[in-house]
Amino acid sequence: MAELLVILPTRAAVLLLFFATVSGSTGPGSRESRGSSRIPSQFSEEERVAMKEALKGAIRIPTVSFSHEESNTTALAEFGEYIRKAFPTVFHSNLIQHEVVGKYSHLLTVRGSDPSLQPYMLMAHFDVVPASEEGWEVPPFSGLEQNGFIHGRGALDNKNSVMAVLQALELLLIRKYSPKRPFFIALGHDEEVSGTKGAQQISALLQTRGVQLAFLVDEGSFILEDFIPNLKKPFAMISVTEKGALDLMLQVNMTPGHSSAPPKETSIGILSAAVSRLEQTPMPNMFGNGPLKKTLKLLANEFSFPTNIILGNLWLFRPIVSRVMERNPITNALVRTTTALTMFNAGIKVNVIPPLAQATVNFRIHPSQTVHEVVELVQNIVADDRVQLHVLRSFEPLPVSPSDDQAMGYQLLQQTIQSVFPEVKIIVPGICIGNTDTRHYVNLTNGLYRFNPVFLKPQDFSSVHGINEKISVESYQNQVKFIFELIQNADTYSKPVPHQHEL
Ligand SMILES: CCCCCCCCCCCCCCCCCC(=O)N[C@@H](Cc1ccccc1)C(=O)O
Ligand SMILES: [Zn+2]
Ligand SMILES: [Zn+2]
Repeated sequence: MAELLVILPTRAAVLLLFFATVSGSTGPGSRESRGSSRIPSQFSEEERVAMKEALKGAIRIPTVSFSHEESNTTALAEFGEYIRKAFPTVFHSNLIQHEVVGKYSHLLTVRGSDPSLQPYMLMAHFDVVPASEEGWEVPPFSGLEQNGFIHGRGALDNKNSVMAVLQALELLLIRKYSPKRPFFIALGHDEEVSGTKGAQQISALLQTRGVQLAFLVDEGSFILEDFIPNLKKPFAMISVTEKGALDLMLQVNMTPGHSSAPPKETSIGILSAAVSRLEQTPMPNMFGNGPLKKTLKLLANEFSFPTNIILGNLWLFRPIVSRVMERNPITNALVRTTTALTMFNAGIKVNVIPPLAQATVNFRIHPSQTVHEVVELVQNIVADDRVQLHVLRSFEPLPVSPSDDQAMGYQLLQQTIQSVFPEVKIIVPGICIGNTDTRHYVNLTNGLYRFNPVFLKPQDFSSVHGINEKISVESYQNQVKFIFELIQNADTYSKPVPHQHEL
């Protein structure tokens, strides 16, 4: 090929090279030009030990977000000191600018050798939800290693990602790797209580600097195992959108009085009936709208008869599939706006009819609905003027990011999954049922991807915000490897040439 190019006129040579590269390619991996500067993701035993010890140390710092107003600020500050010490090469590199934003969050700007390339961003958060010791096999802030697992709050959500990103960069820099494409690392300190002091401030700062990102990667999905009956193979789900949210306070005010002569209805009774109606009346099933159709279409081939036929022909079997999805809380959350009664307060004394009863309901809004539509549905379901509705907080579902073969972020994730986890043959776009800090960055990019390169089973999912959260040492080392590869893949990525008929 090289000799041929020398004798062909330049334009023809470029075209020939184009088609030679595209023909027979099965994914972006085969499209990239791998230079000799690529560094293999092989780590010495000493490095492997150091990386797991660094994660354990991070878990031992109780960076708890209790509420929007209250967090363990001593621990948040200590965490900042900790990462500086654990990753000296990163924090002393003249390729990297480090800024503390919103007092405790961290923004690292990694200079690329080719500033004409559009930057991307790797995100994670290091605050955690509270954990009392009750029910834990080992204390939640001990970072103990047992049977190949590192235990503790934050092991999956999300200190693993904070540490893996910094660790991978540290190892690349130690090997004298110089990134070609600029990128940012944004580490939030208040994701668990909305991200307004961390991610939102970082985003505002980047906007003032006129930054536009090619894509970003945050937490929010995993390599899933045993989530779907009859699908034994693991599949990687890259979430391309995320549900919206609405926190609604329902309030009933009645005249207080003596409990010995109660009125026919009390504030507690009226409010209980209202929230019970909400719980008993699920929001409409929206299956068939949004990215879930593509998810199921791609999964269809992995099932045996007759599930493959059913999932492959949703135009016909949509009612059956949508019913089946409703049966399980996780798949139910993918097909509708969910309603969760989370707080209920009323009463001051056993013999006093209370004047005030309040309940808070947390809705997670399906990508094909809006906050306004959900409030209207709630009004119709409650259908009682004595129940006042107060919107405490709301945001719309996030836009759907592209997952086609021109979508750089999606393709890079896919390529890296294929090389680091060759056993994972299925990669699908999906919906994130929880919320992440990505929503603060919608002005910076349309490529918002949520993916943790970690295997997750349903019982592991329960440990996130629950008890006995843990990550296997092997999983964590693979996460470091994944980021190590991803950074290099971003440097060698070139957009695929559209197929001939699209030219
Ligand atoms: C076709 C079948 C597919 C099966 C899909 C199975 C999906 C299971 C994977 C679930 C992963 C979900 C990860 C969610 C990460 C959410 C992070 C989080 O907890 N965020 C908080 C943020 C928040 C929101 C509001 C106030 C304070 C904090 C959350 O509550 O969402
Ligand atoms: Zn998280
Ligand atoms: Zn969380």
